[in-house]
Amino acid sequence: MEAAMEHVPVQKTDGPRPGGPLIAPLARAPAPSSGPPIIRTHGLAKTYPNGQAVFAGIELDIRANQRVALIGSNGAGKSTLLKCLIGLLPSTGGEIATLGERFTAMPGPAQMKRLRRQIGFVFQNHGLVGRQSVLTNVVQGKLGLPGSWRAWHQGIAPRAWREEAMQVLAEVRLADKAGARADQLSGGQAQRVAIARALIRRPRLLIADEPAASLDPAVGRDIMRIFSDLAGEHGITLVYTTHDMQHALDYSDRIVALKGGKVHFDRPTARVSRREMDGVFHG
Ligand SMILES: Nc1ncnc2c1ncn2[C@@H]1O[C@H](COP(=O)(O)OP(=O)(O)OP(=O)(O)O)[C@@H](O)[C@H]1O
Repeated sequence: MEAAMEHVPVQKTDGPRPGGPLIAPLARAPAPSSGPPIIRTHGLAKTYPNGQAVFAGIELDIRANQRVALIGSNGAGKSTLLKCLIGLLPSTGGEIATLGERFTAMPGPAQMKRLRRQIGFVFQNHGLVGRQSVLTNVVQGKLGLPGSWRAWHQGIAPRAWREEAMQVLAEVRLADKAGARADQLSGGQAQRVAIARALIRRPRLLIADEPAASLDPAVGRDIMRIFSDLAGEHGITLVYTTHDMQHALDYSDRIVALKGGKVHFDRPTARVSRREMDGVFHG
C-alpha cells in the first residue's frame, strides 16, 4: 500500500487554461497545492452490493488548508465518494489515505477512531437533537474525543465545554440562541449550530454534504460563507459537495467535478470556465 500510494500523482495546478473565459476571481489567493496531504486516493472505485457501479479510477490529492468543492449532477456519486474517503462506506477498489490513515475498503477500528477525532461532519439534515438546547447540541460535538466520556460522567465537562461551545456559537453568530431549543431554530440557524458542533471538535478536516441544499438562496450563501471563512481562519481543510455552481465557484479554492463515474476535471477554481461548469451538469 505504502509503495502504491507513492505513485499517486500530485495534481497539476497550472498549465494551459481550458477554453472559455475565467469566472469571478477568488477574493484571496488559492491555498497552496503543496501543503501536507490530507486525502489521497489511487484507483478508487465503488460498486454497491446491488451491482450499481458509481465510480472507478478516482485519483485525488487534497492538501492541507484547501477548500474543495465536489460537484456533479444528481446521482454522479458525490455523497458516495465523500463517505468512502472518510471510511463511512466501504470502497470496492483502490486505496485511500486520509489524514495519514491508509486503507483499502474500510479503515480498521483503531484507524476509524483516529479519523473520527480529527474530522468534523455537517450534513444536509443537520442532525440536531430538537428537544435539547442549542448549547447542549454543540457541547455534544465533544463526545467521542479522548477523555470526553470520563469528563462528561465526572461532571468536569460542563463548565469548560460550555465556555468553548459559547465561543464557537459566537463564531457562527448564534451566541444569543444558546438557550433556545434546537427545534425552534430556522433551517439556516440549525445549520449554523451544526457547524459550531463540528468546529468544537477542532477538526483538521471538515466534511460537508450539501450543507446549503435545503436553504433559501440568501441563507444558503450565508452558510457557505461561514464555512469558507471559518475553514480559512482555523486552517481546516474543507471538502463539500454541492449542486450549486455558484456555491462551488464562490467558496472553494479547487473544484473536483464527477461525471460518468470519473473525475471530469480537478483544478483551481480560478481556472474553471463557465463552459466547463455547464458541461458537468449537461451533455
Ligand atoms: N445504498 C445504495 N445502494 C445502491 N445504490 C446506491 C446506494 N446509494 C446510492 N446509490 C446510487 O449510487 C449513485 C450515486 O449516488 P450518490 O448519492 O452518491 O450521488 P450524488 O452525486 O451524491 O447524488 P445527489 O446529488 O442526488 O445527492 C446513484 O445512482 C444512486 O442511486
